[in-house]
Amino acid sequence: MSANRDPSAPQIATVLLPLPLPEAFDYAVPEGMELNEGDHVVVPLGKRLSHGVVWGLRDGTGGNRPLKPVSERLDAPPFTASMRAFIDWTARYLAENPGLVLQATLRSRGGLSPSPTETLYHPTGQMPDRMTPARQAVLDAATQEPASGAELARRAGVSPGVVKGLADAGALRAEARDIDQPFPEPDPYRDGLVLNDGQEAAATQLRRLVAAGGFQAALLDGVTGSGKTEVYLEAIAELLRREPDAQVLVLLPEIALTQAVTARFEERFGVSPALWHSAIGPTERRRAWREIAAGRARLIAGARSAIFLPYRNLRLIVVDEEHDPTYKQDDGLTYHARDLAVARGKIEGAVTILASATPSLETLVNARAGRYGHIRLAARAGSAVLPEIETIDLREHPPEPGHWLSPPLTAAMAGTIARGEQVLLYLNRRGYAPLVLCRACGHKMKSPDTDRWLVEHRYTGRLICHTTGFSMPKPKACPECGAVDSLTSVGPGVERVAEEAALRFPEARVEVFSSDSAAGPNGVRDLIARMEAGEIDILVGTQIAAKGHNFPRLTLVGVVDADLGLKGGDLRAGERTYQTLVQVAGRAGRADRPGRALLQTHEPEHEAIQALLAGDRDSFLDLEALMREQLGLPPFGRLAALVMSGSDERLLVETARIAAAAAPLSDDVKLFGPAEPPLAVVRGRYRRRFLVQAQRNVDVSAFMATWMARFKLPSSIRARVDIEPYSFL
Ligand SMILES: Nc1ncnc2c1ncn2[C@@H]1O[C@H](COP(=O)(O)OP(=O)(O)OP(=O)(O)O)[C@@H](O)[C@H]1O
Ligand SMILES: [Zn+2]
Repeated sequence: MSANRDPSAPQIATVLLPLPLPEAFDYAVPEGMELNEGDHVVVPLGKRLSHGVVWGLRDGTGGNRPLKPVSERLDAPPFTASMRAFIDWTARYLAENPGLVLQATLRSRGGLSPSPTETLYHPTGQMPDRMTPARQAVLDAATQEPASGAELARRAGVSPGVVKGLADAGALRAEARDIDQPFPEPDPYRDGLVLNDGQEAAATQLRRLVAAGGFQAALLDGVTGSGKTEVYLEAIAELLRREPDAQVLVLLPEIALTQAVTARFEERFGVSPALWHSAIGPTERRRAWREIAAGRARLIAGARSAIFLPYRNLRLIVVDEEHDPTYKQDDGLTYHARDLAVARGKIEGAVTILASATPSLETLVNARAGRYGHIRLAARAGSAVLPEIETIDLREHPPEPGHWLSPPLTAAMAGTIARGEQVLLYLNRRGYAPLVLCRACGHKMKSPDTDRWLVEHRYTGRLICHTTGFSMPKPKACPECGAVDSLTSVGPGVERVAEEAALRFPEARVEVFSSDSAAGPNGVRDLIARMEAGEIDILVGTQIAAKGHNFPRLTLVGVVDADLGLKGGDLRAGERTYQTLVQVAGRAGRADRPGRALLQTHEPEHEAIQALLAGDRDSFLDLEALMREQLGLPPFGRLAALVMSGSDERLLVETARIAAAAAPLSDDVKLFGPAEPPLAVVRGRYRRRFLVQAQRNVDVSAFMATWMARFKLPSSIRARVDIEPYSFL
């Protein structure tokens, strides 16, 4: 927009709406309204009003088709040019409507308005004519700390009328205060831990990147417990010292980890970061969104969706545990937060640090090719050493029938508990048993929606489908043959392993750590605090227990079924198993006492397990890379999936057939499908999948967009594009 345009000339605003529409709409800018690109506005849409963001401005009128005018300009911080560029880029990359991406950035409507206020009462110093004990109590409370009328009355133990009386008498003064207070400024000059030589070298490299400014991605590749957090905190401190307006985002894979990182931030910078994840309440969400949009919140820690927040001046992004599969969002807007973080870093000109002890092959290949810096930490911090890893061959040392812990593992557990140390038993299966079966007729209890086995949960007494959330009480009698008490639990989940551990060690305190047992972020925090305080002897946990935690007294990790991940069959199964085993073993011996990890397996000769025993990550990944390169799989080739679903199977099959015929194929692109996926039906909707495999230089996003534009989707059929899919179900 030129500075010297005639302010009375008619102007058109192109406004992007947070709706799944293919394009932005034009509106007339009413006379007297001054708009800029990025401004938040209210516009008419059909019979209602919608919020939108100005994507473009140009002189002109709608010609013979008069445009509806913009209704209102909102007084909210505008989206920056980089924010808008990031939304456009993401929409193009994901082959999605930009409005849907915009929607992902607007997860707090309250954040667009100024903070609501509350009235606080301050003492004026003037005494009321008549003093009573009740009035004195209120004045004392207000002198201690000004507060709302209700709060002062509560603290003084009197009725709210007393507060009002004091205000009327001039002894208290009412003052409005924003409910959403700004986040306090971090102090980057506090001392951190004394870094060891390896950490200091790594921190120096990162400080240099920050000092250079602009985009640069770096892999911070350090063994478990090497103190990667401490190193990236140094990079953050450097940035905060250099640039008084800079914002920093730290992405974490698990809400459970944000609590621990908050404590580390507090120690280092004297303040907690603004938090962003699915479990924060609407008030905190509104406060975080507004303060981030206004550029006042400088330290932000969040789960994957925090990549969509409207930062004003984002200068540094850290993706901690960058290999973690939870960064991939698999329904609704389908994205990988690590990939978007690198893209956003480029657009914003922000240094992007990817930290992990077990980097993804994608990231490692980028680092080896020199596209990312590669910074290594080879040793554990402090006096800790890496754990001894051994296998227990279940063919030689089988557990008793109906049990899951082998004699060598229970012997090691007994020794650990006797020394007053802690045990983590890892099994990536929630609930009590993965299958419930009728002994009389062999009937398997299955989810009515997906045909998958229902998982038994003993704590709640229910059978639950982990795919759809369907749940039912465990029946007394078999629904198939009617036999009573014939339903039997097959295989272990964490609840069952915990039951066995408790029976075997009746004096030990045993707890389960899974997304079911630890209800909400407070449940998780309490559980982590109890584990840190040594109030738990045996923790039986899923994935959630394997990541990032520091339990100083944990010295023995037992992996109940190290083979579980190897059978996954998807292209990342081996890599993921390796990562998980390294991470879970890495929880052992993180402080002064040495740790040990015992892996129960039927396949001790499997290359992922052999590499783990030898501590030879790189040759394992070299082999993995070679295999994928030969097959043209990521990161050496590109994949995209198209998942269609609908309740009318015949219409779905017909639509999929039409779609297949419409695909713009070339020599560089192969199309597989439509295929009936393992999850053939979900919630009454039938599903079909396509997989597109292309050479690395092919723009699969453009391919998918072109393809989608070439056929018409009946309104009852949904189609979801998944660029670089992780799930093939
Ligand atoms: N320089 C240091 N001196 C003493 N202790 C340190 C130092 N650096 C880190 N630590 C401690 O070592 C432990 C591990 O650090 P941190 O959690 O950052 O490791 P990490 O590399 O992120 O590990 P993982 O990848 O396994 O999660 C923490 O308890 C941390 O406080
Ligand atoms: Zn039966």
